[in-house]
Amino acid sequence: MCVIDTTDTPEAPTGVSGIAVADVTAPPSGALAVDLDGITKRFPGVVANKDLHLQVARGTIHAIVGENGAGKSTLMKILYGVQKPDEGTIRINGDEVSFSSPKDAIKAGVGMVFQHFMLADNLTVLENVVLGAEKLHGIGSKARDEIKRISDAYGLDVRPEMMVADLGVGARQRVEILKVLYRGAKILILDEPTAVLVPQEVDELFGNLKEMKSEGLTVLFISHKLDEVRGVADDITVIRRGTTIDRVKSSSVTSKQLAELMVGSQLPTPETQESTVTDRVVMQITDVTLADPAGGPALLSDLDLTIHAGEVLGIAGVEGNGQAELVETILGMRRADAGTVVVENDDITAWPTRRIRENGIGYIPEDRHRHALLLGAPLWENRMLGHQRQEPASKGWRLTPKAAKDDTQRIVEAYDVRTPSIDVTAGSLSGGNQQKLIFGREMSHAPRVLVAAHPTRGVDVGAQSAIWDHIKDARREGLAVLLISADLDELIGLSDTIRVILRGKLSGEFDPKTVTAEQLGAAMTGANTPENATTVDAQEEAAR
Ligand SMILES: Nc1ncnc2c1ncn2[C@@H]1O[C@H](COP(=O)(O)OP(=O)(O)OP(=O)(O)O)[C@@H](O)[C@H]1O
Repeated sequence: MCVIDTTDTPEAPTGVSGIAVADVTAPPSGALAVDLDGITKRFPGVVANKDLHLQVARGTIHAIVGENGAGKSTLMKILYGVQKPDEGTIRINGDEVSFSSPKDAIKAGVGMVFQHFMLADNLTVLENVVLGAEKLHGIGSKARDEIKRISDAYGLDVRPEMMVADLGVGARQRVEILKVLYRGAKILILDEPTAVLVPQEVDELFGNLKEMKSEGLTVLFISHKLDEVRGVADDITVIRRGTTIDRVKSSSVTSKQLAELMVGSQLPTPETQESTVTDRVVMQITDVTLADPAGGPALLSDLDLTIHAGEVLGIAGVEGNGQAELVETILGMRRADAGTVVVENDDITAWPTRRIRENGIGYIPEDRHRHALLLGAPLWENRMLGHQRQEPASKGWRLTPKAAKDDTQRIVEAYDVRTPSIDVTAGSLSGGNQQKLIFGREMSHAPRVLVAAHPTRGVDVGAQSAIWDHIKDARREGLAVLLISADLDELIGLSDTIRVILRGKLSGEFDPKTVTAEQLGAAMTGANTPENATTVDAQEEAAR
């Protein structure tokens, strides 16, 4: 197994684009809430952090950016006591500390909100917040008052009596934040907090973070969305291959300069694409209805959808409005109560999932840990997952591991999956690299249709544009893509047509060339009245 040593000499702090940036060795002005000095962390075959420095001034918002696998999450886990560094010192508010677990970090006033929320659906907000922290304010009215106090102080709008199951994604995230503040955190770490939010929710979150900052709290967050980072952070630390490359004032850099600092080379300017949409219908969904087993309103109502060869059809929507159900119905994981799903000449409505996937429907699921990977299995076994009965995983009844391994190696190279080898477990890859592996696997079977739910979630800007290029290339060859994404820039940039799903119903068509993120956001929340409707139909209607 080769060792990925991340120590390849980083360039001088001026960065690749020659921008004037702070000297990373000079401390920021003001007292330091966090001072990580010379942090090194090795995993078998990988040096995840190498002599890394991070200095965060108290009462500021600080963003950490870097490519997939650069070592951001590892560094944050070290700061939160989930992992122990092999070398280096951690100082919190000037005092050197050594954390053996998150408990120690919490005691020192450090809290973390992870990307995958950890709330119990069947409990109330109050119960979730006090769980494990009963000693602080009990479980009754004192605890409720404290939750209200924190909620009011930072504008979190968290109501203690609500059931978590009834909360949307943004509200759940605010409960997670409140949970951390309830435990006395003065330094808050957020791992990619905006990945799951719609634009309006992102604005709200950033409002909350600014409130926290004005009260003297310190916020650190990881993000791949460089425009957002620049909008809210005071300072940005750029990490490349495990090492600190720069610390910059967000007001002094452009997103392009940041991206170039991250990857260490200049990024090409994206070209505008000619439309490749043809008249040939590849996927036709007609009148699909899915009842709610719990007796509530239908999960999908009379849904019609047509995707042509060479077309990317984007679906925008606030999470929980039927996107998951639509995908699961297409993939045969749910049975529609009415309607049909036809791919070219095949009516796949009643087909089992395996047959659907083996017949040219590529699938990138929303939850890669639950539906796309075996985290404890090596990469090459994950390459076979869902395609066990097809080449290169097997021939006839015989498994062909050698061929699967060769193909995994090919995917690793073609999709730039950063890994020491194809024998490491999928669970040891960074999130973005896991996603690149899944994408590579699905594209390897030359699908007729690609059903992609958030294909670039957690993926860095360089890899994101590479994945978009792969989709565009395949589209040119006639691939039909159903793209579900919470990233409106991705939807607008990649789709030929956009539709919005709201409470299980699809809107008319939006033209991505003219629609704005704000207009989509309004349609997603149902704020789109007939007067300000922006769909193609409505525009034509208005013109008549
Ligand atoms: N528990 C682990 N075991 C082995 N290797 C690991 C482990 N955790 C992280 N790594 C490796 O350390 C490196 C840094 O990973 P890390 O998750 O910190 O990156 P990241 O910058 O957060 O990436 P991403 O943006 O993709 O989430 C990667 O090569 C990853 O494969």
